[in-house]
Amino acid sequence: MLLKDLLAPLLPVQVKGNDTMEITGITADSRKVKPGDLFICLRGFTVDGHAFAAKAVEQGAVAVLADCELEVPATVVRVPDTRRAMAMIADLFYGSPTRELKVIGVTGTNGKTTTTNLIDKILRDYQKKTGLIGTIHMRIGDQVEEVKNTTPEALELQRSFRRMRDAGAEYAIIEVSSHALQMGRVRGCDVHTAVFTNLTQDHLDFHKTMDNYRFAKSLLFAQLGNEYRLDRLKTAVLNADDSSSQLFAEVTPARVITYGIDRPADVRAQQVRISRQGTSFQVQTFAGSITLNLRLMGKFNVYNALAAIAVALVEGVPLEAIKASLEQVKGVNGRFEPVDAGQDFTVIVDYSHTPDSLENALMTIKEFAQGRIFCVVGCGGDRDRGKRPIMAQIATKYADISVLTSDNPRSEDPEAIIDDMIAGLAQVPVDRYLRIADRSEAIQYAVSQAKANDVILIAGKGHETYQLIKDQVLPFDDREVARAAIKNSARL
Ligand SMILES: CC(=O)N[C@H]1[C@@H](OP(=O)(O)OP(=O)(O)OC[C@H]2O[C@@H](n3ccc(=O)[nH]c3=O)[C@H](O)[C@@H]2O)O[C@H](CO)[C@@H](O)[C@@H]1O[C@H](C)C(=O)N[C@@H](C)C(=O)N[C@H](CCC(=O)O)C(=O)O
Ligand SMILES: Nc1ncnc2c1ncn2[C@@H]1O[C@H](COP(=O)(O)OP(=O)(O)OP(=O)(O)O)[C@@H](O)[C@H]1O
Ligand SMILES: N[C@H](CCC[C@H](N)C(=O)O)C(=O)O
Ligand SMILES: [Mg+2]
Repeated sequence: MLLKDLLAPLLPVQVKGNDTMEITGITADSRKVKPGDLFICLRGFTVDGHAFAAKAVEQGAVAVLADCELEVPATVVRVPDTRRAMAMIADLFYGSPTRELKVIGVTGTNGKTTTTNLIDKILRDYQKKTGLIGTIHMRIGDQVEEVKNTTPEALELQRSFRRMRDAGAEYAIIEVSSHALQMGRVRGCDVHTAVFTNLTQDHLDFHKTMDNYRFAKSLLFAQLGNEYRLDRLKTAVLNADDSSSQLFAEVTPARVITYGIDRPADVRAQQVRISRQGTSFQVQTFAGSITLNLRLMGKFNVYNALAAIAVALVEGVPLEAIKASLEQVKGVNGRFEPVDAGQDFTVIVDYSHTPDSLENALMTIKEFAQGRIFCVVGCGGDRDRGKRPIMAQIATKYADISVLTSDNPRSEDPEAIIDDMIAGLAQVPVDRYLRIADRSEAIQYAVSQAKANDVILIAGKGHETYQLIKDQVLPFDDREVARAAIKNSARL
């Protein structure tokens, strides 16, 4: 594509140099520049991409997009906001793939990965071709690829959408994080359906206040746009039991469908029963009603299922087919995943790394636990500090013994993170918790103490297969560590 064609939608824009050359690729990372590329300078949280413009040109970039004057031997395109420009350029460069796909975007503090996976399962069983992007991985055609971010930057996102289209996908089901919305990673996407799971405290290191956090989420619903072609009608799927939905309903120009349990909703679950085997409930919808028996545990998973049901109904999937698909789901990688190595107590690995998800996980366990509850939990370093004391309070409120440990301390001192957690425990008897910074030892301790019928929740890392300590990415998998600890304790 010619540079001048790529720049056509930008306003205001100043070009210094030739703009008639072919742009063969675009990147915002100087380490990935190839000859013929356009290099986009982004002001990051760690470094300023403008500092790498010269290096990018040395490596063959023929043009540079910047927000200031730059002296480099290549065409310099100046715009006020390079990130905003990047989203428009990415959409154009990859041929507006979202206009050829039905993008289903799921946002909310908890439940995005689970809900996207449920939607994907239903649509695929209904013979629809889908692509998926989220925390665990990205799937394009049948190819599964690693991801760095839950929602990638605009360039990678649009490239992935194009590849999905080329692989024949009709739908792209994506998790949309609040970081992505705030940073404009999904700007320029033609979103077909936007789904809201829930909003509770997290990421205040980034958003500072809950209002800002809610505002970021609202952007997805505001972005739905007006579209009155019947086959491209937009829908906002909102949680009737979460008060943030009111704002999202107000800002969206699209039609609104609600789901819920406690309040009246278009897709509503009633007679919810939670057991050790899963959940069962009746769903009343605008397309009829049905009884579901899911292997997924916990009331929170009823919400995830309802959101998926609402989306599937909008896409015309019959209720019976939805039921058949959902009832097959055993679980999602690292979400309330049991570890069974023949022991007489229960071990559950769960990706609960927020106060709300931890409380949900523990409340669910409380419903079926016959013995004591152990909770092995830590809080991420370089992330929302405010949630640390709250998560410790929740752990000690529900668990008989909480083992406070490390969960990706990153650049922080693991002991200092645990201090922040313990700061919330002034009212809690000291025999209800202990600190073991080494996560492996913490898991081994809980396993060594567990007796028949006890339940151990290992919270926070779920599917993760690493521990981030300083700049190191060390191999670590809660499930493997727990399995080894169980086998080891059986031998003693
Ligand atoms: C806070 C945040 O979102 N940071 C993202 C951001 O990193 P950054 O701003 O630190 O980037 P930087 O290192 O300062 O670099 C700035 C620019 O210089 C460029 N550069 C840098 C070095 C160099 O040698 N050459 C060069 O060109 C970089 O490519 C970049 O364009 O841009 C990076 C590249 O796109 C992202 O990978 C990175 O996500 C980091 C890994 C991250 O942890 N993000 C989290 C907070 C996040 O986004 N999480 C949400 C999920 C949250 C949820 O659970 O809801 C997500 O969607 O993943
Ligand atoms: N609807 C829900 N409401 C509250 N908690 C939930 C819900 N669904 C899942 N959880 C809890 O949150 C954890 C994370 O779930 P999931 O991975 O689906 O969420 P997510 O929004 O994708 O998280 P992330 O922001 O880290 O990508 C689960 O392990 C479970 O404990
Ligand atoms: N998407 C979340 C993941 C947190 C996972 C937890 N294990 C941690 O590292 O804090 C975040 O970036 O805050
Ligand atoms: Mg996720």
